[in-house]
Amino acid sequence: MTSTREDERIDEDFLQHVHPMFALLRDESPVRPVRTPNGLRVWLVTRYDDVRAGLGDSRLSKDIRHSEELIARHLPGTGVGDHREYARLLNLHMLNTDPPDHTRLRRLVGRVFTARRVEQLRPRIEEITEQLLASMPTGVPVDLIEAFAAPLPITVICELLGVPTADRERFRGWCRVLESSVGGPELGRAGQAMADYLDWLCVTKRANPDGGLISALVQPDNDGDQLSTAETTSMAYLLLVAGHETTVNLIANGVLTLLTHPDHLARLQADPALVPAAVEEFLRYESPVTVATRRYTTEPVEIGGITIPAGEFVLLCLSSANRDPSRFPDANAFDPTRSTHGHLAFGHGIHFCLGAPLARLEGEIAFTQLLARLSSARLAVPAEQLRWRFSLLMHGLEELPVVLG
Ligand code: HEM
Repeated sequence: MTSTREDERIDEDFLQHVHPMFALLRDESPVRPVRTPNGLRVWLVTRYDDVRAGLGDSRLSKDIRHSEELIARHLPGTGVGDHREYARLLNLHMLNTDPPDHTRLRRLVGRVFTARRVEQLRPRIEEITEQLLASMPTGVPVDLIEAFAAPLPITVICELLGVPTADRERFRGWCRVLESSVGGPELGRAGQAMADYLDWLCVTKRANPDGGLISALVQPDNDGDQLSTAETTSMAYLLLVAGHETTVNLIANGVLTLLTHPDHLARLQADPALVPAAVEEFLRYESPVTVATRRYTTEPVEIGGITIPAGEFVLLCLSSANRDPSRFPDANAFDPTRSTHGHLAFGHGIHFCLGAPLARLEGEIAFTQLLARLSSARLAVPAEQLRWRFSLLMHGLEELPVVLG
């Protein structure tokens, strides 16, 4: 995608080379309309200052009720934006709302998803990590995503929510379909199954509370305010999707970065105290989420000297902001000793990632334990052969074949 025509579509080539593509946009047209792969017209915003300002701008709305109408108007007759029953059940969550609804939902979840609850997960995350690493074979190619980067966060999030062990395989199957670009009846079936299951789980946890997060979520707060069953279903779904694929990408993108920067790998092995700083640099350098979720203008909004009319979709490009040399000197170099302060990998403003402490903890534990296993590890294929998944939202590899020593 190199021309500046408005109907230019984000395509496979763009998604395989996001960093050079974003560098071009930052230099030549930092605020410009394009079409997403499904044909929706959006404005891409690529410079750090504009992205950060956009994340904090209340004129950019996330209210799904209006954005669904707008999508139907932008893409008439395509079915995109249709309100299927399962979508209604799963999408009533805070990432799809503005204040005051957002404030209420975030308060109700914030009181139970606390730093203390996250820290209590530490020994269990260490245990799961050890078990997964111990079961990975040496000397033969193994997909690190399938064997390690994916099962770690899904197990953690299922345990946190209180999804019974026996149901996790089914649950993972629906997640896989919902996170892939599979469309049509298969998507509808998986979506409906997920909605029905989460609805059942929330009703069950209300009747028979356990120590999990869903049971805590359905309890009223001190003022008697409480999530409805539908709101709890959507909240559980948000925690599940937001807390899964993102963390998979943090781990896999980080491993790729280390295997292609052996000097830094050796440095981390010599000084594991650097791991938390390295995790922040992985988040900046190979950001797991490419663009923040869709926002739309409620009135004409000027960004970077360009006025975007009312009723237009805006995509704030986190990954591009994190490689903007005006904010991060030598931005294309991976350097775990640099200051990553102000990176936007977890967003900014009222929707700043609620799960950042958990993601950081999982990253710290995963990389601390991985360091030993990566000593004589190598990629099983040349790095140029690795493929990024066809997704504008998520920056993650399809597979990461490695050979462990
Ligand atoms: C490396 C891992 C992660 C990354 C890079 C990440 C990134 C993000 C980003 C960029 C946003 C803001 C989106 C926007 O403004 O459009 C966000 C929001 C959110 N994230 Fe994460 N996330 C990660 C892990 C997690 C985990 C583990 C959880 C929970 C278990 C989680 C839960 C959430 C929730 C609930 C929101 C919505 C907050 C709101 O609307 O107020 N995330 N995340």
